[in-house]
Amino acid sequence: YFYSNETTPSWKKVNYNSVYKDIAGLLEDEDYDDGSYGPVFVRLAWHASGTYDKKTRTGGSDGGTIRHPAEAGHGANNGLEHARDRLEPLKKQYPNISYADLYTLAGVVAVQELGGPTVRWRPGREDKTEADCTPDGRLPDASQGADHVRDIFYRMGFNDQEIAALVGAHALGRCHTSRSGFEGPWNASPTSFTNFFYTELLNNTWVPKKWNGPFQYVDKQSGQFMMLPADMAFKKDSEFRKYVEKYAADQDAFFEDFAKAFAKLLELGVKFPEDAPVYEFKTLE
Ligand code: HEM
Ligand SMILES: Nc1ncc(C2CC2)[nH]1
Repeated sequence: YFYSNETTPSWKKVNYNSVYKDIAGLLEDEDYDDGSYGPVFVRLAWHASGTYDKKTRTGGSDGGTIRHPAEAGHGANNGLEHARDRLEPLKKQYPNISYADLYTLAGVVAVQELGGPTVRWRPGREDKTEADCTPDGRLPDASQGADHVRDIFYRMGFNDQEIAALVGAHALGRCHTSRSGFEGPWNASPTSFTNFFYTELLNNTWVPKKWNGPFQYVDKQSGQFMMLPADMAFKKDSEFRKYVEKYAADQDAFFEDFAKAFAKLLELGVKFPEDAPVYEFKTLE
């Protein structure tokens, strides 16, 4: 008899449909923020992936390095322990899943279960040690404008259209003074994935918030919505504004473009196994 000395790789031992269902079960919690872990799961998946540098081919979601203090401790990642801690029991339940796959999958589940588009996702990322953590400074600084946003996202390999589609995720969740220093309930519907970031950005009159915190905007009419300086860049910069107007007018176009760009973000720099399947999970909601 011939024995293959190939053992089955860990990622092949996981039932991802079951993991999807269990992550979906973690979303709702009336005691957390606006009642859902969805927004902070999306932010975890994005920050785990947005460290990628296409020139040096370092960073990205592979390795799950955002779980290591060296990276978790970066200012931009303040508060993401809430997402990682909520997901930790699933790592115990599914020991063969990598943190890198778990964190990115959680972002996909959140987008879909909060009413967003279907986001394609592949397993096969492998966890790496603290040695592979990326240096600070790879994620965007909310107090800066369009030039900085382009520097950060061009480095990852995105164009203006993709950048404008990705920022639409700011329809979800809120800013926390204890995390980024910015303040801002997002009253429209922080736990629904919509194109409201674009419609609010264009339709509201934004004025500087009068407070002692970092410079940010508040909508003049209700005083309930907020925009970061970096958000405002998408209205001020004519190239970005083109897409803001398109997505404000056409939610389907936003969903289609977001799904593509988010899938690309979560796969930056990852060398997947040849036989890794592409999942299009059925949304449970
Ligand atoms: C354009 C550059 C971006 C900047 C400067 C930026 C900055 C920020 C800041 C300062 C916060 C508040 C964090 C807190 O205090 O909890 C935030 C929240 C958030 N960001 Fe971004 N972000 C950017 C792009 C993105 C992208 C590309 C995504 C996903 C595709 C994203 C998803 C989110 C989500 C879902 C939240 C809410 C998190 C929560 O409710 O806990 N952001 N962002
Ligand atoms: N407009 C806006 N910029 C950032 C946010 C945080 C996600 C909630 N909201």
